[in-house]
Amino acid sequence: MEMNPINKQSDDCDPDRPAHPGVFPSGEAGKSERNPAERRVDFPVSVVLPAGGTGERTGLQTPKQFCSFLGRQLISYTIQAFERVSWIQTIVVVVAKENTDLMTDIIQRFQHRKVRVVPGGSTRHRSICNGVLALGSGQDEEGGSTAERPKVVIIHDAVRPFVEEDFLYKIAMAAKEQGAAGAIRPLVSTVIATTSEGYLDHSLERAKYRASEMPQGFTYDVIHQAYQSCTESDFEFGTECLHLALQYCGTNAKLIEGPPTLWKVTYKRDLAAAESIIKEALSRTACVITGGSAQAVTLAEALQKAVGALEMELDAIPDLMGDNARYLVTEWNFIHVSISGSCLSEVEALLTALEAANRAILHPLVVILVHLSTSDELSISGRMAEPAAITDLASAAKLRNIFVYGVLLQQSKDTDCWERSVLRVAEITSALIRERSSALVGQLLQA
Ligand SMILES: Nc1ccn([C@@H]2O[C@H](COP(=O)(O)OP(=O)(O)OP(=O)(O)O)[C@@H](O)[C@H]2O)c(=O)n1
Ligand SMILES: O=P(O)(O)OC[C@@H](O)[C@@H](O)[C@@H](O)CO
Repeated sequence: MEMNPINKQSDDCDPDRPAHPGVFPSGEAGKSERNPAERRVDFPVSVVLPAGGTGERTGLQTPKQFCSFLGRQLISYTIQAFERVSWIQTIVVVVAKENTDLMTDIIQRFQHRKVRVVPGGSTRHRSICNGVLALGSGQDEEGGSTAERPKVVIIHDAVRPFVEEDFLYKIAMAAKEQGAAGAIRPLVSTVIATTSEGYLDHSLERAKYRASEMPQGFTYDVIHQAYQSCTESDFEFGTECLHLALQYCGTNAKLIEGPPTLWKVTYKRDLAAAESIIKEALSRTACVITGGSAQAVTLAEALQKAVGALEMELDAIPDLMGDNARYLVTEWNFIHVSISGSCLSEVEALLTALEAANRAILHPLVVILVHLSTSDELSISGRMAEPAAITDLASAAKLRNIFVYGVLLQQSKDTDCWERSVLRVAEITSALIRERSSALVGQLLQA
């Protein structure tokens, strides 16, 4: 493992620092999932993601599962959380017929695997039932044969994107043992019963109750039997699969308290919260490429100290050669430091390497050009490059989902002035990485 000259060991051996910011936080929101130990699941597990709703409570025209963050629909984030789990064999996404083509496009655009699209129903239970039946039919929608019938079916609302492998494992194993298992969370508000006149009838003792969340797991036989036996009223008005398992199969679900990240996107504010969590997960680390020059290394070291206060960590490397090439496939944020003189050719090489690594499919990558001018007058002509050249380079990169920004920094012999400038660079780069704004692409910001 390469020891970086000016910073602590790389993230490979630092258990508290992810190899790259996990796309979704696990445990408490914002903490990265430690590398999960390889889990052995020796029975087939498949997933049903009900996504056939209209999202009326958001007040938006677009159903919430198809609302986008960073250029990608919410449902794609949820699918990704499941497809990266090696022991899950098939993901059935259940969507309204009118959204079938959109869903197919999303699968193709974001190169999702293991996914089948099944038509939804008029209610959530009907949609889930369609998904369960599809898993058991042995045939896909084109009539081709499919993977074997699963032993366990995980059911998970498509609008709950923050789900982690270790909890899915607990649910799947408990479902296999008990026939059914479900996620629960403590109640936040007290539950009360009202009279027909709209007055308080009684309140429930909150400590005795829990909120039923997702994911839930069932043996295929239990959930299939439950849907074969339930009533039209269940299909029309029911909201709880665990109840169907108990009512129609006598199967009492094992309840497992899950992390707070299991919440469901329901209202418009939840979309903003989900976007913020996704952006935070992508913005915890960055790779500083110094080119090996002493001044760039010194600047990188100063930046590392400054961004620490911004809850961000930087790895400084001279280039992306040898072992450092791993940053091309694990990092979403790059800071290229150049000292007086044009850096265009180096940046073009970086962009080419990032494109070859095919990293920008799921998320926009951020490349920030920090130019340290050591000349007395602050003139960028003949320095970083002509602004027009930077703009052209950034425009071309944006088409490849790589967002390029420029930051200009003037060398100063005055220590206080230098430290203030470095702090400004840290604040600017942290904000650019976090917001990933396409509107600022190609801009040259003055630190
Ligand atoms: N006929 C339906 C209704 C809902 N769902 C899905 O069930 C999950 C949870 O339902 P909910 O949050 O209620 O979604 P909507 O029904 O879309 O929301 P609303 O009640 O606000 O319209 C969502 O992923 C939703 O797409 C579904 O597959 N089929
Ligand atoms: O009623 P909604 O469709 O918003 O929610 C559906 C489910 O997420 C909800 O019933 C959970 O409690 C799981 O059973």
